[in-house]
Amino acid sequence: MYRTFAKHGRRLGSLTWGRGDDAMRLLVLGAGALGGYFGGRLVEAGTAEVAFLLRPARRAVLERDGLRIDSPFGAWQGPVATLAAGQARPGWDVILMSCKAYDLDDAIAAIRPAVDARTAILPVLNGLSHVDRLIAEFGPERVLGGLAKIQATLAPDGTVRQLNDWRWITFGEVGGGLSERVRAIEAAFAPARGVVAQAVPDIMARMWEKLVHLGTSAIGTVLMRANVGEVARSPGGIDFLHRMLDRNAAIASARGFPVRDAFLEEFRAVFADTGAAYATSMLRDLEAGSRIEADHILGFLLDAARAAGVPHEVHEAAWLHAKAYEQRREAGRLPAR
Ligand SMILES: NC(=O)C1=CN([C@@H]2O[C@H](COP(=O)(O)OP(=O)(O)OC[C@H]3O[C@@H](n4cnc5c(N)ncnc54)[C@H](OP(=O)(O)O)[C@@H]3O)[C@@H](O)[C@H]2O)C=CC1
Ligand SMILES: CC(C)(CO)C(=O)C(=O)O
Repeated sequence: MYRTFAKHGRRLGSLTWGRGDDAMRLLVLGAGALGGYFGGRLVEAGTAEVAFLLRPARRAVLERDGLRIDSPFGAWQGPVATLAAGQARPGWDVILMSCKAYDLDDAIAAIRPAVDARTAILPVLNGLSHVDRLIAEFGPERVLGGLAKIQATLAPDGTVRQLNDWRWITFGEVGGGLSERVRAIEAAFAPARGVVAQAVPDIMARMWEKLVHLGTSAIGTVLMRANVGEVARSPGGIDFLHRMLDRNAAIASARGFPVRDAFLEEFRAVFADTGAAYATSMLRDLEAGSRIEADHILGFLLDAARAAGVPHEVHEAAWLHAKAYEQRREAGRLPAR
C-alpha cells in the first residue's frame, strides 16, 4: 500500500523499531526543522512506526541521504520512510503537522486521505488560528492542541539543526483533560533523546502562553532585526521587551487565558538576559529571504490587541514591518545575499 514505506519498513523494523504490531503509527507532515527533529528523534528511539509525508524536493533529499539531525543532544542520521502526496492512506494514530501557517491549505489537502476515525492530528505550528481551521476541516475529535519550545532550522544542505537546548513538545486535548491518546504520545516520545514531551490538561492556555512568549520575541527581534541579547543590551531594550511581554499577557488574559505567574517570571528573565543569543524562527526566515508567518502570528496578535483594548501601536509597527518585507520579497527587491 505504501510503496516507499513498504520498501524500508522491514529494514527499519529490524534496525530500530523493536516494537509490537500495536506500536503507535505516526505520520509527520513535513520534514523541516520541527517535523524533521521530532519525527527523526522518534525514528531514532524506535518507539513508533513513523513515516514522513513530503513534497517532491524534500522527499528526494530524504530518499537519497536519509534524515540528518545535528544537535547538542547528539547527531543522528538514518533512513526514514517517506510518502508523496497522493500516497497517503488511512491507518495513522497520529499526524504531526509541522508545516508553516502559510502552507496550511496544502497540508490539509495532503493529509485528508490519511485521516480516519482513529487519527489524532497534532499541530506544532506557532499561533492559534490553525486549531479552529483544523477542527472545521476534520471535526473536534480529530484535533489536538500542541506547541513546541525549541530553536531549530533546516540548513541549506538538508540537515535539521537544533540550535540550543530547548527541546519541548507539549500537547493535549483542546477541550481539556488528559486522555489515553495524549498519554500514549507522551510515552512514545519518552525514550527519545533531546526531547521532552509533555501531555498537559490545559493545552489551550499553554498555547496562549506560547503566543505571549513568541509574540514578544518576534516583535522584538523582527522590528529590531537583532537577537534577544542584542535588543536587551541596547538602551531601554529590556524595558521594551518587558512592556511587550506585559501587553501580550494582557491580551491573553482578555481572551480568557491569564498566564501563570511562574511563566511571567521565567520570561522576564529570558528577556532580561543580555548574553542571550536567542533569536526567533521568524527572524531567521526573514534574514534568509524566506516566507514568514506575518498574518498568522503578528497580524493575529494585532487584531487581538485591538479587540482587548491593549495599546497596540508597537504590534501595528511589527506587523506592518513584516508586511512591507513581504511586498519587497514578492517584488524581488530584497538585498542580494
Ligand atoms: N523552527 C523553530 O525553531 C520553531 C518553529 N515553530 C513553528 O513550527 C512551524 C514549523 O516551522 P519550521 O519547522 O521551522 O518550518 P520549516 O519551514 O523548517 O518546515 C516546514 C516544512 O513543512 C513542509 N510542508 C509544507 N507544506 C507541505 C505539504 N503540503 N506537504 C508536505 N510538506 C509540506 C515544508 O516542505 P517543503 O520543503 O516542501 O517546503 C517544510 O519542509 C511554524 O509554525 C513555526 O512558527 C515553533 C517553534 C520553534
Ligand atoms: C521557541 C520560539 C519562541 C523561539 O523564539 C519559537 O517558537 C520560534 O522561534 O518560532
